[in-house]
Amino acid sequence: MDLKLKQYINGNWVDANSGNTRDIINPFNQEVIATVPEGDESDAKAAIAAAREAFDHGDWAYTPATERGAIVRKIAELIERDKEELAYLESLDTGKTVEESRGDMDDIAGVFRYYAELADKDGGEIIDSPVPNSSSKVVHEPVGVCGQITPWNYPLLQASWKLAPALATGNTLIMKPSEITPLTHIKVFELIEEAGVPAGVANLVLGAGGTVGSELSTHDDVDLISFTGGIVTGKKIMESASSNVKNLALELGGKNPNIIFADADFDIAVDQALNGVFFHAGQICSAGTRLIVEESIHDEFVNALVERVKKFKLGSGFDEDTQMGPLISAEHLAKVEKYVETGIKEGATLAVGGSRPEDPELQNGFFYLPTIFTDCTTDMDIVQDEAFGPIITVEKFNEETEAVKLANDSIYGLAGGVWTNDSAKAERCAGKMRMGTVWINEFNLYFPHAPWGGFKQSGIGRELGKLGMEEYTQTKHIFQNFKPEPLNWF
Ligand SMILES: NC(=O)c1ccc[n+]([C@@H]2O[C@H](COP(=O)([O-])OP(=O)(O)OC[C@H]3O[C@@H](n4cnc5c(N)ncnc54)[C@H](O)[C@@H]3O)[C@@H](O)[C@H]2O)c1
Ligand SMILES: C[N+](C)(C)CC=O
Repeated sequence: MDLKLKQYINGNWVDANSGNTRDIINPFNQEVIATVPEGDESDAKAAIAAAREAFDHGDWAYTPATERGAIVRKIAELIERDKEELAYLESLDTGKTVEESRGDMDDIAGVFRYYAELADKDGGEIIDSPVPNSSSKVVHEPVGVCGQITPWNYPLLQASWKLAPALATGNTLIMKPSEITPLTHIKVFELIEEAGVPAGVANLVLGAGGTVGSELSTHDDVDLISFTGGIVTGKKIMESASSNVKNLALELGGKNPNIIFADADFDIAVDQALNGVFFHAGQICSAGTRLIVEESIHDEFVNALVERVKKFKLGSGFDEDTQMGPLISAEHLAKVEKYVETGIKEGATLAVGGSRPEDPELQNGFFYLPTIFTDCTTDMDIVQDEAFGPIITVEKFNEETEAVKLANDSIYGLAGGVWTNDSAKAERCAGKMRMGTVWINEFNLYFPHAPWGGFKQSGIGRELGKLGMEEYTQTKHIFQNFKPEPLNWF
């Protein structure tokens, strides 16, 4: 592997201060694929100091936005140049199919291109002044030093949603990837260096959440924390970010409903319902794991799903015919197994799956069979909790209002879907569904210019789109009086 396998702090590739390391495991066969530095609070502090110095005394925040945009565009070009290597590393690290990783790399380059184009489009705004002989303008400035924390399921994709807008707007940053999937982050920091981002502006610290992540979210020299991950961690970060009232963006979990009306195109809805969950073995924040199916087609729909699921090909992400790879880790596999046990105890009916596969070739990997539960109701934990695995729960409905009520019965509000050929009905449902994204006759589509984020406990703030850029700026009003006069009050 031609990777530096180091942290990147203040323009230098460095080991952990402690000298500690962590083995990175291939989830397909548990082999060690790399050994990387295991940073801790002291490495985080060094990176924060570098980012603070680069923001307060460096040129980056004052570099013309067109120049910053050109550097961000260059990163996109380098990602396109090294797409195959990046896709290989992402699949090795996460177990997802290399075909999917290639798609991720295209999306990631697209995100850097999008923010490169937006970089110099905001020249501020002149607003009307109530005072004669004066000017009043509103400008947007970088927030400062940004801590960025990413999860393991879409490592580089989630990082790109943070890195590109932060750099385009003139911030400095410290990125902390999930400790179990750092490889594509390391590679992209090599590209960030090659693209000409000045030392200290973008820093990469590797290590655990409780050490590096916690330092980023509590340290007073960090002005903004942008976190993507689970709800429990998100709540902790929100608490620690209060120490110096950091700007906060949280992209948290989801338990996403997918409503299937009887008048939907049956075969397409079946196909996309499967894709909406089993892609990347269900380890997707927006997976449509709560299927809510109109009673008149329920049995036929479930049968069609089950027949398709039985034919899924599980295997190595590098085999061309593999449709679904392993889960990320032994710990996560155990969580998914426990969740299925809960479903059975709660009285849901196991329609298919519900165990690890028997295939001898899959025994060294963290595989779990695609699983469907029927007879599910909203009072069950398996309908309310995020499994983050290859599991669908199916609920039934008869009336449109009932479907929406079921869909909204959740602490989450990330995304949801509606399948129907009645566009008025679809719009009515979409208008009432309390989620950051609603897809009609589509599922799991995201692109750079559409904002992404959650209602309710799925998060705060937005990534992607213009709003994803605004997260990294603060607004300043500058008023100038060209003819000041005494007030003669005192
Ligand atoms: N909303 C979205 O766009 C989105 C996208 C991808 C994943 N997710 C969510 O991410 C979760 C899965 O990812 P995960 O298991 O890596 O989540 P996680 O919360 O366990 O970890 C996410 C990141 O936070 C770090 N972390 C852990 N404890 C921390 C602490 N105390 N302080 C600071 N950082 C800490 C981890 O090291 C990791 O880098 C799922 O809930 C999924 O829905 C959401
Ligand atoms: C946001 N998304 C769908 C790319 C990944 C969620 O886990």
